[in-house]
Amino acid sequence: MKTVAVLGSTGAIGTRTLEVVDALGGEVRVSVLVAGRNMSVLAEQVKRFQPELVSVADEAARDELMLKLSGASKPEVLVGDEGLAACAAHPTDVVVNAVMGARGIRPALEAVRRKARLALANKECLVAAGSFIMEAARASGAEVIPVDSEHCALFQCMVAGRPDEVERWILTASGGPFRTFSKEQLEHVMVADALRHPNWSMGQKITIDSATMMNKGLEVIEAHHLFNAPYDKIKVLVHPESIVHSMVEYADGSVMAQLATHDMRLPIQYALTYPERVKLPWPRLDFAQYNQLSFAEPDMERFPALRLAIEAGRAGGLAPCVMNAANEIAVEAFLQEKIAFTQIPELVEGTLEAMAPGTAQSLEEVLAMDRQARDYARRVAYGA
Ligand SMILES: NC(=O)C1=CN([C@@H]2O[C@H](COP(=O)(O)OP(=O)(O)OC[C@H]3O[C@@H](n4cnc5c(N)ncnc54)[C@H](OP(=O)(O)O)[C@@H]3O)[C@@H](O)[C@H]2O)C=CC1
Ligand SMILES: CC(=O)[C@@H](O)[C@H](O)COP(=O)(O)O
Ligand SMILES: [Mn+2]
Repeated sequence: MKTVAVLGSTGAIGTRTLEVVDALGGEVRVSVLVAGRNMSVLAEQVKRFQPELVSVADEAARDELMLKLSGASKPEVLVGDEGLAACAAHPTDVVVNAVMGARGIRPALEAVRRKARLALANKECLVAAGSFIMEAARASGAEVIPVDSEHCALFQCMVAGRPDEVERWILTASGGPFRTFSKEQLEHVMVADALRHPNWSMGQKITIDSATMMNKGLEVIEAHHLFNAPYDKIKVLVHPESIVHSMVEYADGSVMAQLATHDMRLPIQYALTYPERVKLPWPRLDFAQYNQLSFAEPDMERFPALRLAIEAGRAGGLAPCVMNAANEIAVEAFLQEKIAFTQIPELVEGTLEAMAPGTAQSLEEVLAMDRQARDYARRVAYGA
């Protein structure tokens, strides 16, 4: 039996991870849970899975959880980012990192340093600190198995050949809810419109990233680190149906694609059971429902966030860290209706210009730059 820590257990990926654990029956035991502030959901998860260790955002959340657990058996409950890191460091076979944002850096490192399998949904940790995390994984021999649907697809497509035989890693993008919008239309979109993803039901931050296409930019950098892929060989292709999750083209011109329904339980399950494939009862792809699968080049004029992210990835050093930090603040400000949709990439670009990021010598420098970029972007967005 495998033991697993689920970081971000109350979120979109976290709750689906627990569905997969349930469906796998006795094969996996949840021994650690981490959530932020949704104590109603967390309390039910604690009662159901009986973890030995839990962490929550702060003391207020811990008090609320304890009240909700009165009468039930209680795990040890930690708090804050220290608690999150301690949960990733707690001995388990697998760590599912499904918290949002650069907060995921420390737990990713803790997991790979102790050679746990890192089932990685949190893409921001690789964007900001990918070299450090992948280097630590190489040093310990830890497996990093992508949960992000495109990277899970690439990972599966790569069993067909050697890494040095890959000519292109092709990341598909839905294009988001505004795929066909003009620049003028994009200036007036509302939060509720941006939160309506055409295919996937996800947390708010990644849903906005999909709408700006920043998500695909983050995924280009994620692919660069996961597969040691040069940026020249990573291509983004708009595929509105989100059925082909990504593709790998080999030197001989053969293209391997992974297709499936839009259901994150599949990549989660794959990351938990790899190298085994297990039959679980999720709906299957019904080809007869799709009379066409379409593909197009992305438009970086209308979606400048994609261009900014790719440029930051190519620049390397601290640029992706600054870009990611500014984007997290910009998305939060958009969700709070403090800035317009089209100001998200503007704030990212302005922060990159202001910070003039250089090289990253240490993880401490990355974390310091993350804080600095956030402070700057916050001041601009909120005018404080
Ligand atoms: N959703 C998806 O389909 C996909 C997501 N991803 C990536 O996976 C990650 C998670 O995404 P998603 O599940 O959609 O996000 P959600 O916003 O749905 O979930 C985020 C989780 O993080 C928890 N959290 C918030 N604050 C803290 C804190 N201070 N300490 C500890 N935990 C905290 C939340 O807890 P609470 O709710 O209790 O406050 C919640 O459990 C992101 O990096 C995203 O880009 C990648 C591919 C697909
Ligand atoms: C489910 C998943 O992996 C998301 O990253 C999804 O792919 C977002 O869709 P976009 O292609 O619109 O960014
Ligand atoms: Mn994805």
